[in-house]
Amino acid sequence: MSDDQHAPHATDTSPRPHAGELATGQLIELTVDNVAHGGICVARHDGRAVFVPDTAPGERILARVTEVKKRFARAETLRVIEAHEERRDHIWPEAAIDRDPADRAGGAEFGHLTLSYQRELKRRVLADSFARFAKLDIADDLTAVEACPGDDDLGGTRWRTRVTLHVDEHGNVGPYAARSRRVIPVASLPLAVPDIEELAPLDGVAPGESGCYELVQPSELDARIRFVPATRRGANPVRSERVIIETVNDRSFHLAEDGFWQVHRQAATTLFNAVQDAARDHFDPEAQHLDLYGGVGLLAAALGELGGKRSRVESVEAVESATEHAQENLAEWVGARAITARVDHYLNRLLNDRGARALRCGTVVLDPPRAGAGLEVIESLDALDPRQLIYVACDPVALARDTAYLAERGWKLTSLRAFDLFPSTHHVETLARFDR
Ligand SMILES: C[S@@+](CC[C@H](N)C(=O)[O-])C[C@H]1O[C@@H](n2cnc3c(N)ncnc32)[C@H](O)[C@@H]1O
Repeated sequence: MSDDQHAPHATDTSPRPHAGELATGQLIELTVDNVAHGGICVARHDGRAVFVPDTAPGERILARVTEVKKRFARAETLRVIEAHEERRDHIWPEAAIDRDPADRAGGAEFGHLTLSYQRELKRRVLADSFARFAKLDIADDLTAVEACPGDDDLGGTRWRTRVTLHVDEHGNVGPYAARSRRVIPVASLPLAVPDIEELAPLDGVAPGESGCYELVQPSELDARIRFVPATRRGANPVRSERVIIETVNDRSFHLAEDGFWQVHRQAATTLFNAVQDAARDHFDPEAQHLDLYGGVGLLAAALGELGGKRSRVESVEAVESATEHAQENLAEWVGARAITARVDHYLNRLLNDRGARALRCGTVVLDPPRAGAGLEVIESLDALDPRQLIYVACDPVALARDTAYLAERGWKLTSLRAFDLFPSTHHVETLARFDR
């Protein structure tokens, strides 16, 4: 199709564009350049970046423009004209490219690519984030994104131990469509562990109250399901009183069934072991250590084990019910404490109380949410001046930005590993160690 044939979509009522301009609804052919952050790829059209999902670098596609901004546009992939050699049938039929884009299930945006190529794209996103936001070339530090045991045999499926399914007022049950809040009924949940798929009410429910089902498969108990009405989500959540047990190596962790826990069935063990490996060489068993954004104490326990019976480690977490469980989960170390606080407030207090000196030989682990630690927390950590920082990150851009803040203050990235804890999605978990 030539540019002249880029006729607006039949239902498009937007004004006709000037020559060379893009308009919403317009059909265009694109050659995809590269992967971008967030599970989409980027192509160019008349010099403007166009972001498109459901494709891969090098592919030639037919796309429909969905949004036009001054410097970039968004489009949806309608058809693949020349496919990448690593393209495969989507692992989830309801997310596949042969469906109308509005009807494609969200949450498996790399499910049309082989696992090894998904990991290569994740490595590129990390390398690009570090190059752009930290001005660092990590090609030699990070040559591959590591797989979790068993994932290659399962083709990137059957790893989710936590699933949220939305329920609309018509009784449809399913994930939201990609980039929308429309519930998409589905016949299967290939990313979920089998017991969750079996328990999920995929045939729908009686019309009525909208909300969501939260499904959890703990390592020690049967899979469970809970309905949360839409009115009790967000700022006014209903909290579950029920407690579950998760195991990591031979260690048990108690937590609320709706509390934070790593989603992939191997993720907690992978991160626990990786934090120990990263911390070991410069770990002082006599020092005070910190686990920031600690949840129920998973990574504090990793440090506790490294230091032995007398370990002194504080786990800091904003959610009170999580710290209550952390206190119990860390009980075997007399020097362990779980503190309910925001990390920025806690660090400011520590600096003002002159508690900082005790940390000088210690290890600080931080595992912040997607937004990263941010400048204020990095400044406090720099002022505390521990022996080493172990940063667990779920967002490459936030990690790269915080790496730049650390580098400006004399901290050096001395180890970098990445893990494919979210196969068939664009997410990637990274573990970075920083030393003075
Ligand atoms: C990615 S989770 C990590 C939890 C734990 N490290 C684990 O692996 O199980 C991030 C945790 O940080 C907590 N959190 C988010 N913002 C926080 C803040 N400003 N201060 C303290 N905790 C926070 C969340 O409640 C969540 O438990």
